[in-house]
Amino acid sequence: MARNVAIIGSGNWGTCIAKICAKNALVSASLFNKEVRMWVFEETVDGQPLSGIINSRHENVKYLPGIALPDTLVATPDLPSLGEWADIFVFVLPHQFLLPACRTLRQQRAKFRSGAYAVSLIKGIHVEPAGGGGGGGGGGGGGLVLLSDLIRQQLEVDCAVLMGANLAPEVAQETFCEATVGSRDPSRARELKALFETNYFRIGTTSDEVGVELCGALKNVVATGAGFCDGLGYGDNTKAAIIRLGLMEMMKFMRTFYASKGVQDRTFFESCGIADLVTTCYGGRNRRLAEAFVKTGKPISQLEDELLNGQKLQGPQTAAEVYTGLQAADRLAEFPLMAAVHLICERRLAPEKFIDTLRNHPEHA
Ligand SMILES: NC(=O)c1ccc[n+]([C@@H]2O[C@H](COP(=O)([O-])OP(=O)(O)OC[C@H]3O[C@@H](n4cnc5c(N)ncnc54)[C@H](O)[C@@H]3O)[C@@H](O)[C@H]2O)c1
Ligand SMILES: O=P(O)(O)OC[C@H](O)CO
Repeated sequence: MARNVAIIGSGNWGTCIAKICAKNALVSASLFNKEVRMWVFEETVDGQPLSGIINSRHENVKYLPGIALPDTLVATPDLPSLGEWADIFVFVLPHQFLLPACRTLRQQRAKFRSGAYAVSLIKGIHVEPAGGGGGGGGGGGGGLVLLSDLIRQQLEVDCAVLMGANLAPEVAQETFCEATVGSRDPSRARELKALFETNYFRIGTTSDEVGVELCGALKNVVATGAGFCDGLGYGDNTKAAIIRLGLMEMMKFMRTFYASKGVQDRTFFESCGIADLVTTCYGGRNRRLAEAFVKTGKPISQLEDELLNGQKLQGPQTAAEVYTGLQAADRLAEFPLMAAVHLICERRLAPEKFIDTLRNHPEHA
C-alpha cells in the first residue's frame, strides 16, 4: 500500500526536502501517497499564518523564498494529526526543537500506523541532562544521545538517517549533489532512496547509521572553526588544516565512543563524510556566522537573529554538547579543535588562540 509521508519541519532544508519528496511521490504512486504533509511551527508572516501562505502560494516565503512547491505538499500547523497519518516521519528541524516535537507526537503513539518508522535529517547531538529525565536514555560518551536514538526512544519506532553535502539553497535550485542514507534495513534503505533520489540528488546507502549521523553532527563544529579562520583573515591553507585536523578528531570521536556501534571508516568517504565537511567549511551558515562573530564581536545569538531571518545554527550548540560529553568522559585534551570551538563561542578563549590550538595539536606530536 502507498505510504503516507510526513515532513516534521519546514525550515530551509525541511522545505527543500519536502519539495523533493512531494515531487517523487507524484511519480511513484504505487509507493507513496501523492499528498505529502509538512508540519509548520506556526508563525505570522505579513499578518498571515505561514502554513496558510504555503498552501495558497505554494512557496515557503520565509524559509525557502523563490522556490515553487508542488500543490500536493500540504502544510499543517497540527503536529499531533501527523502522528496517526504518517507511515514515514521525515524529521528535519533544528535539533534544539526535536525533543518537544517528539513529546507531542508521542501522545499519539497508540494511534501510529502499523510499521511506521522515521528518518532523521537533523544534524546535532542530544545531551541527557544530569540525572536523566531528558527522554533520551543511554547513548555514547558523557550523556550524549544520538538524535536517531532519541526519536527511537521517544516514539518507539525505528529511525534511519540521511546526511550529505547539501546546502539547501543549492539543492533547491536543483544543482547536482549527493547524499547518504544510513539504514540497517536494506528494504527500508531502498524505500528511502526512492523517496529522496532525483536526477540531481543522488543517494548512496550504507548500513552504518551511526557513522552517517555523527559525520553530519560533528562537521558543524569543524565548520564553525573554519569560520573563525576566515574571520581572522587566514587563507585556504589554514582552512585545509582545520578540515584535516577536524576530520581526524571526528574519526577519533567515533572510534572512541561509538566503536561498538559498527562505525566504518569508508563512511567518511561517502557524501556525509569529507564531502559535507568541505562544503560546510566553505559555504555553510555556521562558517558565515562564525566569521561574522570574529569580525564584529557580536554574540552568536545576536548574529543569528540579524543575519539568518529565523534559520538556526547547529554548530555552536553541537560544540557545547560535544564539550559536555568529552568533559564528562575526561577526554577533552584529545579533541583540542572541537574543545576550542566551544570555548571561543562562549568567549572563554580569544579567537586568535584558535591557531595556537592547531599548532599544538596532538596530531603534530
Ligand atoms: N539548511 C541547510 O542547508 C541544511 C542542509 C542539510 C541539513 N540541514 C539540517 O537540517 C536541520 C533543519 O534545518 P533547516 O535548515 O530546515 O532549519 P532552519 O535553520 O531553516 O530553521 C528554521 C526552522 O525552525 C523552526 N522553528 C523555530 N522555532 C521553533 C520551535 N520552537 N519549535 C519547532 N520549530 C521551530 C522554524 O519554524 C523553521 O521551520 C538542521 O539540523 C540542519 O543542520 C540543514
Ligand atoms: O549551512 P550549515 O552550516 O547549517 O550547513 C548546511 C548543511 O549541513 C550542509 O550540508
